[in-house]
Amino acid sequence: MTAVTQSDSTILIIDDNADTIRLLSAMVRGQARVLFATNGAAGIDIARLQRPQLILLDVEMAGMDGFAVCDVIRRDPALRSSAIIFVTAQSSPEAEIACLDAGAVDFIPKPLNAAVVQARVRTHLRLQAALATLDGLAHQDGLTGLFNRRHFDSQLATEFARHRRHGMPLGLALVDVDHFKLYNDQYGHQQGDACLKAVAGAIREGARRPGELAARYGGEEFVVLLPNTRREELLTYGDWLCSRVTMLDLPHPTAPTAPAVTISVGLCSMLPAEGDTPEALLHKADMALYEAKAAGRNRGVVAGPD
Ligand SMILES: Nc1nc2c(ncn2[C@@H]2O[C@H](COP(=O)(O)OP(=O)(O)OP(=O)(O)O)[C@@H](O)[C@H]2O)c(=O)[nH]1
Repeated sequence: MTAVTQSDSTILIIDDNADTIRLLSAMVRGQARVLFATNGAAGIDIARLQRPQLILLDVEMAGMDGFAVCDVIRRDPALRSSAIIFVTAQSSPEAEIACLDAGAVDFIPKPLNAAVVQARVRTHLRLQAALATLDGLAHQDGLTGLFNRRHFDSQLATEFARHRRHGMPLGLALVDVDHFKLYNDQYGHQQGDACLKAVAGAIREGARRPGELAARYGGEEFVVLLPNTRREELLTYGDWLCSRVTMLDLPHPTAPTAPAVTISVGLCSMLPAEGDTPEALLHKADMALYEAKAAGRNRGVVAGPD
């Protein structure tokens, strides 16, 4: 494997012929960072590590051929966003159709023509960039820029299973803006939206540890997923999050709690065991949030140990 040039995109060439690799690299090196592998298995390993936008895949290779490599890559969810272009000397319509049916996005015929290769690569890099943007938007909340509920739900399921496998405690914080109806009544919906954006910013910047994920759970409710976090660590986290929002100093004169916008936080940590569900973790955090509201708001409450 070698890096030929640096750019935002990465192209992986998988080919067992060194001359073809040299030729293809020279043709596309101005368009992206170029990596290469000289057999299918090594190519798959590099793809998993480097997540290239494009893979230029030789069909006829000794050992694992291009179709077998394509099959492994297409089945790997982690490589969903890597597009495959087959490179082959077989240019019959049947061969072309077989490449596309195997899951490739395109087909480059040999002998290689530099202008054709570059045009195809340019087009697919552009498409890949557009897809990546769309993919990002599909996971984002439009108002606050935090992750949306759908993304959170899927990450929660993944993390719950991972924490169960590794015997680690998974923490969760449910955040609700206090007396937000009164805020909207006082300032109008538009300023209410601006307030939610500011609160979301404070929550996002507070999610500093690797793997922490902040999302908008709905309306004026947010959620933070806290990997490998014990109950004791949550005791200060909730109040710390509250203080981050208080420090925004957003006036809220009609709120009975305080003259500024505040939040309440319900927290829970669970060591997931067989039979436990993500819903149970959410439910416990929700109950703790209810307690925080009932106890006067602007505070964090951690669900008790079982
Ligand atoms: N501006 C704005 N308001 C929203 C949005 N989503 C929900 N809301 C408002 O948030 C308010 C939530 O009110 P409630 O659930 O009664 O709770 P609250 O007034 O915050 O009171 P407590 O939660 O008990 O402290 C409602 O008035 C909703 O209309 C949004 O996207 N933008």
